[in-house]
Amino acid sequence: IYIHDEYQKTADWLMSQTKHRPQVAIICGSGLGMLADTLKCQDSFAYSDIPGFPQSTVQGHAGRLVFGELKGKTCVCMQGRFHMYEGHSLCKVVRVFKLLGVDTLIVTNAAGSLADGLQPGDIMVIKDHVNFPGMGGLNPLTGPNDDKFGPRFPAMSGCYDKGLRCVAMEVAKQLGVANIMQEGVYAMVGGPNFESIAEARLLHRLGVDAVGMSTAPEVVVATHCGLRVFGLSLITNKVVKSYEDSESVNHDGVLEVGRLRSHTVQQLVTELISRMEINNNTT
Ligand SMILES: Nc1nc2ncn(CCNC(CO)CO)c2c(=O)[nH]1
Repeated sequence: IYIHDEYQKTADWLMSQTKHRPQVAIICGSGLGMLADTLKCQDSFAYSDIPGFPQSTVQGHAGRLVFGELKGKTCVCMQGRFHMYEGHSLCKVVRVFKLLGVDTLIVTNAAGSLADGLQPGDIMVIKDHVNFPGMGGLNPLTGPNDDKFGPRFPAMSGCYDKGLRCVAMEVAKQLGVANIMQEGVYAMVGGPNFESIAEARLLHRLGVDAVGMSTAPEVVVATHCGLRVFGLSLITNKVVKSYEDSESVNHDGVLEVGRLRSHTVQQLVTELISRMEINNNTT
């Protein structure tokens, strides 16, 4: 299953189709795909047209890879992400970004809040994650290690770049949205079902602040191949933790909050990118 060349083939095809050589890769979460629309001088490709690219199947996830300029930085943006619950390995996309010359990954997602202080509409800057599927062996790095990308046993401590988190908090103050933003721990569950109440209570007891079905695999692969990572969760709903609570979560509600807050997330990510240093290895 030697697949390094597969990644290279996909990267080479993309580099033959666009002159953009991105420094920053952005993965847009449910309902947050409009970030890609703000890129200037766009070149965009449907996932179905990209050789070797997986297909996106979730409502609210468009399925396009958009290259362009944002605040002077060349970016590549995934409008529509792949989830483990769709049967995808998350290695391919992140490694193709690496081969395109990307040095920073920004990942956004919609998440349910377990922490009392996190309300729907809040933004949680991800300080760290609990990758439940990964700890159980459902891990994109499973299988032979490709030393060209990274070590067999990569460390994950500090995989959410502290410097970028500090800048994000400054940007939030400047944008006047610091009151809806805080740092926290994101737990990834496999999905596609939402958690049971007992599972939600267990997660809360374990001290995680927000829960979702994505992000951790992409971050594991990005950290393995040396990308700097920034992640944020848009809190779209409170996780149901009580047997008396008749409320139950659904995907439409998740998308609705995404639409409401998408402009703020877009401003935050755009301003964060504008403050990044230009990478000096522009090929
Ligand atoms: N309780 C709970 N609330 C949530 N709100 C958003 N997500 C992220 C999952 N998003 C799915 C379904 O909306 C699409 O990937 C979740 C979740 O996993 N659990």
